Amino acid sequence: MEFLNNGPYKIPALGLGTFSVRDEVELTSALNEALETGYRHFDTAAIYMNEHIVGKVLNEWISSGKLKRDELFITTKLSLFDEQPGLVENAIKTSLKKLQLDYIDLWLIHFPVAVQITVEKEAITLPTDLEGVWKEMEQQVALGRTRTIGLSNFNISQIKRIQNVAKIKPANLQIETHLYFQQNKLRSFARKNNITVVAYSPLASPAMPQFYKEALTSGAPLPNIFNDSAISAIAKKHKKTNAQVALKYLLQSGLVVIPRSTNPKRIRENFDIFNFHLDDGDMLALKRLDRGKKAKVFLMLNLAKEMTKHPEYPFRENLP
Ligand SMILES: NC(=O)C1=CN([C@@H]2O[C@H](COP(=O)(O)OP(=O)(O)OC[C@H]3O[C@@H](n4cnc5c(N)ncnc54)[C@H](OP(=O)(O)O)[C@@H]3O)[C@@H](O)[C@H]2O)C=CC1
Ligand SMILES: O=C1CO[C@H](CO)[C@@H](O)[C@@H]1O
Repeated sequence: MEFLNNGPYKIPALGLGTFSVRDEVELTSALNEALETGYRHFDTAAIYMNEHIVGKVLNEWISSGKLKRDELFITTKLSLFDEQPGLVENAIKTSLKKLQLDYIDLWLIHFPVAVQITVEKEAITLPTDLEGVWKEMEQQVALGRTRTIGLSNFNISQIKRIQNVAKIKPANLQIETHLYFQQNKLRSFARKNNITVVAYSPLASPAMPQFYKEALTSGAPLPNIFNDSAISAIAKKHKKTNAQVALKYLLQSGLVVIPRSTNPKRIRENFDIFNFHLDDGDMLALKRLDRGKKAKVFLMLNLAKEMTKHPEYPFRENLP
């Protein structure tokens, strides 16, 4: 396993994503498979509603002595429903309880728009005080409940606003990044600001075609990493799969990747990427696959009406 070092912490360069896996049997078996394979970094979120399953499995490994807590790197995220000053401390306590942990390694603001459920049970967006939320997250670092704090789905001007008020600067930025949507602008900003980037949906989230709205409406063909002839040629040369090449490209570009799989074979396949090297020609060919924002899978976090009209909706700027 490789690590990325950033100031006070080091983060394993590969982690297991867990978005949308809520079935206890399925997630338990995926987590056990991943731990046996050597994964030590796990990505969850309060809104994935699976922190309790992650916690149960980790606790079994730690309490049986198979693993020490400090060998693990656990990321979770502040829910949009708790993204208000006054709710932050309780949110981390709830996540820690579900995860059965004393501390989280990385805690992220999941998305820069706060959401609330009304008495009519309707999800609505709220005016959002990002700086106020960050200040309360800093207190949680001081209290030892999380080692580091960071941002997810923030754009450059939002990150700058946090940096301007921060005593503890954001250490990490989790954003959608894959071969077809390479996020060069945001990555270059993060590099200059010593912010580690975690690439979410590093395989372009193939099971989520409903999110390819923009590509569909513009009539562009849907990009697919698994049957792309340019990727297949490089994969064949290295005797690797397209998924392994897609992940390796991001790793070699200095990013952390968190592919999700619950399939034992693919969990192992995605981990088996530390024993080959993409040469300069491969890297250039893969760089050319970038299609910019039309290949963005997650256009919004559609938990609430009016999300895209909210002043903090992040995806209006910084997209190539
Ligand atoms: N911060 C945020 O807002 C977001 C964070 N995330 C995080 O990033 C993680 C990864 O992103 P995600 O959107 O899940 O998508 P990924 O790009 O990781 O793709 C996951 C899909 O690819 C399939 N897959 C995995 N490995 C392979 C392989 N080797 N060959 C073929 N198919 C494969 C999986 O199916 P199968 O299980 O059958 O293998 C699954 O359907 C999430 O799980 C979550 O933790 C994701 C979205 C937003
Ligand atoms: O992490 C996430 C996975 O994608 C979803 C798409 O709405 C979101 O809930 C969230 O960003």
